[in-house]
Amino acid sequence: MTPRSSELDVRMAKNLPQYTREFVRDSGSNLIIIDNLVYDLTYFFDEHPGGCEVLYEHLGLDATESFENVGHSGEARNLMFKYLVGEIVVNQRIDRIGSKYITPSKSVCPMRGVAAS
Ligand code: HEM
Repeated sequence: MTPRSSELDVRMAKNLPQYTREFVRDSGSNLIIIDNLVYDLTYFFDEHPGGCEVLYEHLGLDATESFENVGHSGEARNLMFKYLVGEIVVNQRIDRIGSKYITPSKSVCPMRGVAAS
């Protein structure tokens, strides 16, 4: 299974700031986690076609499942990188082996020395 190319591009191109899940939850800022990446939604609430309520409901949390359940479009997936601010620290990442998302640290990113599946 192949992760989204945009996700891989970003992870491999940038040294993203590392966030713990506790920090995202407790910081009091407008952070959200989707696929082990951290987004700051401060300037997105008013722009979200799905409304700001659903975003507020997930603030500080891992919204991966909700995000996927909506069936967001490719356009939405491209848009989200505008709000990307960091990634979850390695030991708190959730791998989805066998599903369509596999974190690069585990089985995709050659720079981390693990063979592609
Ligand atoms: C940075 C994160 C997000 C971005 C960039 C984003 C973007 C979008 C976009 C562009 C749409 C329009 C439909 C589409 O193109 O797919 C949409 C719709 C929607 N989004 Fe998000 N979204 C984000 C996060 C979330 C989260 C966390 C939820 C939580 C459940 C959510 C729930 C929805 C809902 C309910 C709709 C309406 C779907 C419909 O009317 O059919 N979104 N979003």
